[in-house]
Amino acid sequence: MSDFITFALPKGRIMQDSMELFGKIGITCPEMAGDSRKLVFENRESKFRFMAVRATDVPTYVEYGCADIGVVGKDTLLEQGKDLYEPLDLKFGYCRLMVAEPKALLEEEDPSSWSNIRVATKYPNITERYFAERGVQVELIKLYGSIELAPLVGLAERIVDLVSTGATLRDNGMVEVETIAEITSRLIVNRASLKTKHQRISRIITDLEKVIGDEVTISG
Ligand SMILES: Nc1ncnc2c1ncn2[C@@H]1O[C@H](COP(=O)(O)OP(=O)(O)OP(=O)(O)O)[C@@H](O)[C@H]1O
Ligand SMILES: O=P(O)(O)OC[C@H]1O[C@H](OP(=O)(O)OP(=O)(O)O)[C@H](O)[C@@H]1O
Repeated sequence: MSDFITFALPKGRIMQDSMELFGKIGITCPEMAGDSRKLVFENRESKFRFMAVRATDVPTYVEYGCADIGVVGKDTLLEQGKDLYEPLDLKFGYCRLMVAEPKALLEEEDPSSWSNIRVATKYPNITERYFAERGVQVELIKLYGSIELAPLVGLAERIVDLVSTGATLRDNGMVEVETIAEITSRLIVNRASLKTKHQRISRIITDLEKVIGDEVTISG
């Protein structure tokens, strides 16, 4: 068993917030500062390893034990439903998972009367569950990005997607209809690592908890 603690971090927008937070509890990786295409970085002195992976792949690396700890959006966890220990809400990466549609369409219909709709989304599982609970039949079109394009070209009239500033919806003539979930980034931990590396991992969790608690108190 490696005596390193390995982190799987998403390459995209969450990476910087994650490293800033870890820095506050003394977990750093000077090797990551450079401009490099490397995917694995190490701090040999303090025995931490960092893997840069796609956001949607983080749970897989943690589930299979290639990483002990991961940082991932709650949206990805809800969609994938993997058996992972999720001890902490890291409070960054805030956005909302929304049902949205063109402004003109909302002006001429009442969403509470939907019985059969077509929806484009990166989140087919969440979308199916959400509408099943409401008794709405849904035809799902799975996309991998630029979801707001779908209604513009007639692929699907509605979408389920993340909204942060609302700029993407607005610039494409769409409006929010319903909120499915409020999203933040979460710390996830491999269940076996939690036992085999218990001391180091529980220390990381309690240290993070303190920092996050302090920040929440300070920011009100
Ligand atoms: N507009 C946004 N504002 C804030 N947080 C967001 C926004 N979009 C996504 N997120 C959060 O950041 C996470 C990672 O998003 P990012 O765009 O970096 O990767 P992705 O492109 O969705 O994933 P992949 O690379 O696997 O396709 C999302 O799962 C979500 O939790
Ligand atoms: O409300 P806003 O601040 O405009 O952010 C929302 C947009 O951000 C995300 O897309 P991303 O930038 O990840 O690109 P993608 O569409 O290729 O996934 C999301 O899927 C929305 O399209």
